[in-house]
This record gives sequence, C-alpha cells and structure tokens, in this order.
Amino acid sequence: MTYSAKEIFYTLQGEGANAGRPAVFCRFSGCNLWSGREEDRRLATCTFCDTDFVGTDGDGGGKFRTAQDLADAIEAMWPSARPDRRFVVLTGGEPLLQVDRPLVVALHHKGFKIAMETNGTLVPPEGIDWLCVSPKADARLAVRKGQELKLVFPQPGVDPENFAALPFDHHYLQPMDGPDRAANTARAIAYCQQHPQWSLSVQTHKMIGIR
Ligand SMILES: C[S@@+](CC[C@H](N)C(=O)[O-])C[C@H]1O[C@@H](n2cnc3c(N)ncnc32)[C@H](O)[C@@H]1O
Ligand SMILES: Nc1nc2[nH]cc(C(=O)O)c2c(=O)[nH]1
Ligand code: SF4
Ligand SMILES: [Mg+2]
Repeated sequence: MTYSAKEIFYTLQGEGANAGRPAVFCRFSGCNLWSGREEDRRLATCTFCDTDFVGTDGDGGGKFRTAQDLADAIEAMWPSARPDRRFVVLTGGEPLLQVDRPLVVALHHKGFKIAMETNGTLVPPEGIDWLCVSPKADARLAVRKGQELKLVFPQPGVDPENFAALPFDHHYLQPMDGPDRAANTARAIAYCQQHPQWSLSVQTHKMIGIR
C-alpha cells in the first residue's frame, strides 16, 4: 500500500475534547465527498470544507511506500521528550480512504495514541484509539459509535437530534467557518444552551494562529 499525505506537521489539536493537546497531524490526500477543486465545490456532497487536501506538496507531505515509512515520518515530528505522550491525528481529506491495519500497528508499535477525524462514511480498521466522526448532510453515516461526534453546524437539512442518541462519549457542535462564521457561532451557542447534551467545539487553532 502506498500512502499519499498532503502534509505532516506538529501542532496542538485545535478542536473537540483533545483541544490543546500536542499532536502530530497527518493529513491524507483526497476525499470521497469532494474532489478538492474549487470548480467542483458547488456540486460536491460536502460543500463547506475549509481544507486543501489535494496532492502531496505540503510541508512534510509526500508518497510513502509502506506503513513503516509513513510511521517513521510521523515519529520524526515528535520531540525527543515524553515519548509516552505521543499522539497522532489522522485527518485529510478523508483518512479512511487510506488508513489500514498495518499503519495502525506500525504507529502503536512506536507508542502513538491514534486519533482520527473522519466523515464517517467508511468503516475504520480496528485499533483507532480516538474516533471523531463528523457527519455530512448528504452522506450516509456508516460509523455510528466512537469517542466524539462533532457536527458542523448549521447544515441545511440536518437536525442535531438525529445524532443525539448515537453512542459517543462527547457530542459537539462546531460552528461552520466561512462568511457566516459569527452568526453560525451564535446559533451553535444558543443550541448548546437549549440542548445541554451538546457542547461547543471552537476551532481554537484558527483563533490563536497556529496550524
Ligand atoms: C477537513 S475535515 C477532514 C476529516 C474528514 N474528512 C471529516 O470531514 O471529518 C476535519 C474537520 O474539519 C471540519 N470542518 C471542515 N470544514 C469546516 C468548516 N468550514 N467549518 C468548521 N469545521 C469544518 C470537518 O467537519 C471535520 O470535523
Ligand atoms: N490545530 C489543528 N487542529 C485540527 N483539528 C482538526 C483539524 C483537521 O483539519 O482535521 C485540525 C487542523 O487542521 N489543525
Ligand atoms: S468530508 Fe471532510 S475533507 Fe472531505 S470535503 Fe468534507 S470536510 Fe473536507
Ligand atoms: Mg482543519
């Protein structure tokens, strides 16, 4: 299996329950819900993406011929201190187009806790330690349990109550970024206050100016 990564970088997780935690991010190339080309956005299944996941030309990106090669590249981003705190976030694009058991095994072998950000349309391999599922209005949800459900809000035609009963440890609303971010944030705050099962996830990395 050859893996294509847009970029690999060391930062803090910006979103959800692990916000603030140092993490290596591996952003896989490609997605099953959008080509990543602006001219295709309007007709895509997922239309609000805030991410460039096309190609392998970002910092630390490239093609990795084996799971071992990719795990080595991820390990190289972690500082020498506290190997016991190793934490990687597999994202994209859609990581489940590429993440497989050999990669999970190779990362665990190096002592990484593995988190994943996924749109929930594809079934993950065994062994992901922290699964964050972010449902999209027009896509069938295949992954219906995990640690964190993080719904971008508001999405036309999506009622958060459709997901409230799914067995996740945390249910988050994340305001949709874009031209209406301020209004979307106000609506998400109001929704959480009225439906206290839900908590607000703010994209803290964008506020503090880190990746
Ligand atoms: C870029 S996606 C990559 C992982 C996966 N494809 C997914 O959608 O979950 C990472 C996270 O950013 C969220 N996201 C994407 N565009 C966003 C936007 N415009 N505003 C807020 N969150 C957004 C996604 O819903 C997801 O939780
Ligand atoms: N700092 C930081 N935190 C994030 N959490 C989820 C992200 C993503 O793009 O998947 C992301 C990201 O791109 N940067
Ligand atoms: S599913 Fe995720 S990566 Fe794909 S277009 Fe939507 S937000 Fe972006
Ligand atoms: Mg992001």
